[in-house]
Amino acid sequence: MDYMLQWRVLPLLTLLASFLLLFYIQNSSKSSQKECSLLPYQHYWITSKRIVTPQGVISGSVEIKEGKILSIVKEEDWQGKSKVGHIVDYEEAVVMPGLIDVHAHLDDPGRAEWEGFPSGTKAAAAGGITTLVDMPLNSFPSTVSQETLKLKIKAAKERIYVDVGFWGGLVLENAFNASALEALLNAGVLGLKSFMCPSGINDFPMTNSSHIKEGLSVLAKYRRPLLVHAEIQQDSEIHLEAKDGSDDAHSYSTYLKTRPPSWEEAAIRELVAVTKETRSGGLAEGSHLHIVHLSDSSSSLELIKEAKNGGDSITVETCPHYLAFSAEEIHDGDTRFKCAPPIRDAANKEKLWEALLEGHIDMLSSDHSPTVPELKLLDDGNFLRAWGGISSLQFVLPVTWSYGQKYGVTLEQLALWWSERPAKLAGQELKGAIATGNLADIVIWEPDVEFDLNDDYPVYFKHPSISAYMGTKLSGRVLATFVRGNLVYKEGKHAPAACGVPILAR
Ligand SMILES: NC(=O)N[C@H]1NC(=O)NC1=O
Ligand SMILES: [Zn+2]
Ligand SMILES: [Zn+2]
Repeated sequence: MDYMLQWRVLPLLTLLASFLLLFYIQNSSKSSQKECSLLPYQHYWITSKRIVTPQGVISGSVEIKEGKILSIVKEEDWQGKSKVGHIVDYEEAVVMPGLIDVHAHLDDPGRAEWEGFPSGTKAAAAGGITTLVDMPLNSFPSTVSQETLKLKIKAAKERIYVDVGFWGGLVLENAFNASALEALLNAGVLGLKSFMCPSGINDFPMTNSSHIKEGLSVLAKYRRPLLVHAEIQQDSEIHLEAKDGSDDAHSYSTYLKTRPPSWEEAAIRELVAVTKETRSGGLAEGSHLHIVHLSDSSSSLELIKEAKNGGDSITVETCPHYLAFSAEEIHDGDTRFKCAPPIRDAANKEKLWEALLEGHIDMLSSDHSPTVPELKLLDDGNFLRAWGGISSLQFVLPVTWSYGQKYGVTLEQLALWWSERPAKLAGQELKGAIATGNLADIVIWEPDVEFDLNDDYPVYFKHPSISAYMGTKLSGRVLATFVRGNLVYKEGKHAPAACGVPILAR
């Protein structure tokens, strides 16, 4: 009898146990999804009077389901339709594609005390950046091989609040080694980056145009870009004199003289000789060259324009600090403003804006390049010895908007410079625009809300004191940021879990 009972009860117990296990698994995955987002819905609508789409600014709703944009409905077509799912109404706030920052140094692994993935990507989320591409240098080791990319991916695991892609380094040790470069590209870097002058980082040596030529020929096969820091050291008298200590190292004009526009011009002259091969029928057809952080808006820009007119596959970015500040305003000893190439005079800045508005400069990037305050030498104020790099990651949207007011910058232009064109550079076809089928990477912000960047302002990147923007007043407050449909940031609060995804090229 007992034996018979066992035979009946045991299968029942097993069945019950499997049900319980299934229930547990489902619920635990649900709760981890909850940790990724401050909005507990998989299917919902974002409504606003100002949605920035590639077809213009519309009033209407964006339908989001399981991380993607399912449909976009204009207000006039919206009436009478039955909507399945939750509705979040942002009223007059702007709904724009999330920003894509193709140039940020998060310094992780190895120099996480300078920034690190968690603080850097929290700052990005709070600033409306939904994807960033991490530079291969300032972390240790530099990302110059398949193995070092693996270390990056490991460091990013469950520590990123927005999506992060990686550039690989084109350096002396791999430039003439096609199989090493291919291994790095096969491992998933979105493209390569090189320096034509000393990078300031020992394990990231500079390259010349023959290395760049080699790199481009490998990249052509992968259809991925090469990004170049375009400055070549010219041993001008001014430069030597300043290094000598005969000028005052605490005055900004001394630093400015050490890196004249001719450095950028010399580098770009060599680059445009190489990019001729990117034209159709050329040896490097299929590859693309992107000049990072252009500061010189004179001869350097003319060379780029000519190359573009000739059909070269070439683009250029500048950064908010070159558009916001001018050399005349930088106080002696204020090394927060030190970067390379340097911030030049007001006339140069005006021409940069003009070039951006006319479409000769393709996009913007932060070049967020922090360090620890000690190396910024804030107390000493020696421009020649301080770390060169601007800290800006969380502020790029309000900075571009605030300083762009004078030039009549539009919401569509912001989306073009910060989302659409950067997405193209980084090969991200499902990002960069509010369009059906794309990933739901979205920023909601209020252009007219002003705020002071004072000591009480919540800054998420690690060292706010070294940022040149602290102490300024900006307009354009980020309300909410969605990454792949997850509400990762809302009014001063981040989602509990870091659910950004490492983006690897395939
Ligand atoms: N190593 C590094 O981040 N350098 C950056 N800093 C800067 O101001 N310009 C750069 O290229
Ligand atoms: Zn650089
Ligand atoms: Zn940089």
